[in-house]
Amino acid sequence: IHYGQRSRRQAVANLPGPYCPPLVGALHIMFQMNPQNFFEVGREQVKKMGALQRVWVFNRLLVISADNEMNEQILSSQEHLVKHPVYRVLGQWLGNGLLLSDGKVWHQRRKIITPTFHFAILEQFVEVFDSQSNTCINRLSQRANGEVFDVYSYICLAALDIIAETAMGTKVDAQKNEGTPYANAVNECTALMSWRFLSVYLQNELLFTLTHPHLKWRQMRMIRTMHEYTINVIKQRRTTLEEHLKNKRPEQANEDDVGTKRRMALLDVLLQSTVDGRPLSNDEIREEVDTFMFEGHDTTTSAISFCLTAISRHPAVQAKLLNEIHEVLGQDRNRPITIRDLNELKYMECVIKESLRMYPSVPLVGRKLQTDFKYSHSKYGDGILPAGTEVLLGIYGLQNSSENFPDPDRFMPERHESISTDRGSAFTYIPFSAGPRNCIGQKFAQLEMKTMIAKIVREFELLPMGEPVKCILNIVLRSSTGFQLGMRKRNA
Ligand code: HEM
Repeated sequence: IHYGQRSRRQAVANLPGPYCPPLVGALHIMFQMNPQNFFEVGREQVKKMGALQRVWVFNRLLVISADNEMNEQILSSQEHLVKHPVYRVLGQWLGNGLLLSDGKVWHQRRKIITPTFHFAILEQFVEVFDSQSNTCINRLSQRANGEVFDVYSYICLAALDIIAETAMGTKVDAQKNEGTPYANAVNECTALMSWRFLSVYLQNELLFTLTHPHLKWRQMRMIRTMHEYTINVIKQRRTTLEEHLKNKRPEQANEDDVGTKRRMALLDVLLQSTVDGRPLSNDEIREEVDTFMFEGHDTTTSAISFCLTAISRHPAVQAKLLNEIHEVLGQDRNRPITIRDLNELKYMECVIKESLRMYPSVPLVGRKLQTDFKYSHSKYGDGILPAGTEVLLGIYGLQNSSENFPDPDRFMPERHESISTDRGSAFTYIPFSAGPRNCIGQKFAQLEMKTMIAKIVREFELLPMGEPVKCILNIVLRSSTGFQLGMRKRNA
């Protein structure tokens, strides 16, 4: 059915929402909101009208949901998988990569990429997590004098080194003094796009170009640097791989390389994949590698930074965590960490879970409905969200609500020892989203976080210093006060 404006209004009349004057809609609220106060204003709105609301802005219909039931139905659907147009800010960099694509392209790629994150591949990556964490610790040692500092940039460069080495098999030396032009471009471009994300008009490519021609030019140059670098790596690895396969004995020709001595990068798995019998082109692979580079460093940086800051403010949690780290990893700081060690860090799991509950790196995910969406709700009854509706699913709101988590502002890892995040409560805790478009790098992220946090906490005492975090909405969740803490080296 194609709905006119009036029938769209009727279709969602059962849902609560702020007063939306005809024609302009809730502009008064839009003007009041900005990335700094987004979470506060959001909380107030939820208090007034509940976790599920409809909002009109001009003729756009937004459904904003931090509601378990609605989120479960939308996220589980196999049909409503098209991303919200706001993601287009990233389009020139990430192209048709998994994060942005939809329809058949997304389906095919998702099928190919899922096995890329195979256990045996992740197992080898722990070596990379371990050795890059050592470099990070060396750099942090210079700041471990008991004075306050912002840990963000240290974590960010380590996460960048990690994702480059695992996704592409190359070292970009972001943590070394200068970094490579590629690493600098990824870092700067992520920062630029996050900044553009802060304002509605800068999200629009044309308005951005007209108002900031110089920055547009820098963005284009950085994107070119990144694309050229990625394409070169892909070509080189394709040649290496072809030679490797040629030199194999015929009976080994079809063997999966997973688990052999040479460490595979995510890219190598893509090079060996086929869609409908044909291999992926260099450009298609580039889009996926670029997507890993973006989605795989900014999210984990934010998650680790929030988590370290939270640990620094909770001495009892830190003591319990250190105890577990010593029990599982032993006292020898030179022994490399293995995936088996990481799987035994159970309290660490709760600490990370709690941190991702309060500070989900991706605070909001958005979809645009291409067809009508039928739902049934215990409070609002059965209904339809008409095609064209923009749905914003609030992960932050959901996980910080007192209905889902009593005393939600308290950092309490122990709550995850008793809560089952299996069925029933599955959709109250979704930092990696859920359903067909959930995070493909979830396991990767968890292993990386565990390794870095375990090694940092074993090496340094984290001290509650400086200003507390203040959440702001960015492409990923950030803190407007940074991630301030102190560090002091522990005795060997
Ligand atoms: C703590 C770290 C991370 C968090 C909290 C996180 C969270 C998420 C969320 C919420 C989504 C859904 C986005 C949406 O629907 O718009 C997503 C998608 C995705 N994530 Fe992550 N992520 C993390 C780390 C990673 C890492 C390390 C990688 C890659 C190595 C990765 C790769 C992806 C990709 C490719 C998608 C798109 C999947 C698709 O649409 O099919 N993520 N992530």
